[in-house]
Amino acid sequence: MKGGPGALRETAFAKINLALHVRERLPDGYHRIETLFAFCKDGDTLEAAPADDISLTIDGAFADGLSAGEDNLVIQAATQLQAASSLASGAAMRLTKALPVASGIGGGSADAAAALRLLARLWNIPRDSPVIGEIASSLGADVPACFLSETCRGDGKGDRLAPLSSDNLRECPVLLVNPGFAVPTGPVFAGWDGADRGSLALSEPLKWDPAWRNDLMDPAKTVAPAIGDVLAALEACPGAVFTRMSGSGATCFALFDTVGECDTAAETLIAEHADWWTMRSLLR
Ligand SMILES: C[C@](O)(CO)[C@H](O)COP(=O)(O)OP(=O)(O)OC[C@H]1O[C@@H](n2ccc(N)nc2=O)[C@H](O)[C@@H]1O
Ligand SMILES: Nc1ncnc2c1ncn2[C@@H]1O[C@H](COP(=O)(O)OP(=O)(O)OP(=O)(O)O)[C@@H](O)[C@H]1O
Repeated sequence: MKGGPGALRETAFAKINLALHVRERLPDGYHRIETLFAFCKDGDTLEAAPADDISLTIDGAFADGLSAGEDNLVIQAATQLQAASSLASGAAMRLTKALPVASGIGGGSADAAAALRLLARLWNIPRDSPVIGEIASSLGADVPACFLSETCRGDGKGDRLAPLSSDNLRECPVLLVNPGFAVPTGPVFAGWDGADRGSLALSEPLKWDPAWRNDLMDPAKTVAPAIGDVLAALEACPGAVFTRMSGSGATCFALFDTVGECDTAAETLIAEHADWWTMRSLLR
């Protein structure tokens, strides 16, 4: 598919967890969490044009090894929405994969959410249709938040959302760094030690708070010790005001006061670690 006339486009915004407090292991194996989601202005790109059938092509830096078949969350989102809406029409989609896969910044979840937003436009389905909400929840705990792609608090499995005013965070320069390998989410949650370290207190207007934790950091470091190196490198960057791991890792991020400091940090880390992936962005 070429992004020509008739093609609609959505960004699958990279997700970061400014806080991720794990409270309890649930009987179904999932965990009750309290998290603060924020979104970057950049991410993957998804385009769609009218077609008889549903199809997907993938390009971009992280296209390799990612199936464009039924196990792709974009295809799952599209086929579920098509079936639930009893539609005869399909969509020819193209995903430009800029975010590393299984990296804690929601890549697949953001793609699924972008597909739902995009196909709602293409197929004239109201964005607030309950069907879309149900499909989003069924595709993954992060998908409802990614569908919203606004700063919000997530409770339950991370899918009970409460939007928050985020004037202090909007346009905040952010640097994302991944040490270069995938970390699957399930084993990291499974490695949580079961200790409830306390709830997530948020007061508006939001401002980053040293009390915000990521309780998955220690189990993620067990799977991928290089996370500790990434965090240390980010913390050492002049102007980094808040540094954490995102989601289940391995991507870590730092917020900066100025774009200049963020740019300098990125250049320094790229020069020192050729194998690390970095992305500079602004919070939405
Ligand atoms: C770590 C986060 O990214 C933080 O935003 C999310 O909690 C994970 O969201 P996600 O990748 O969309 O998660 P899912 O695809 O639903 O689940 C992947 C696996 O993570 C574990 N999982 C996920 C969410 C949650 N609240 N508790 C869990 O234990 C489960 O083992 C599950 O099988
Ligand atoms: N479009 C997609 N992009 C990335 N991964 C996908 C996609 N579709 C399916 N997947 C599968 O989903 C899994 C998780 O990928 P994803 O990039 O969402 O993880 P993540 O960044 O750790 O997400 P989260 O922060 O939600 O835990 C991968 O194993 C991948 O094979």
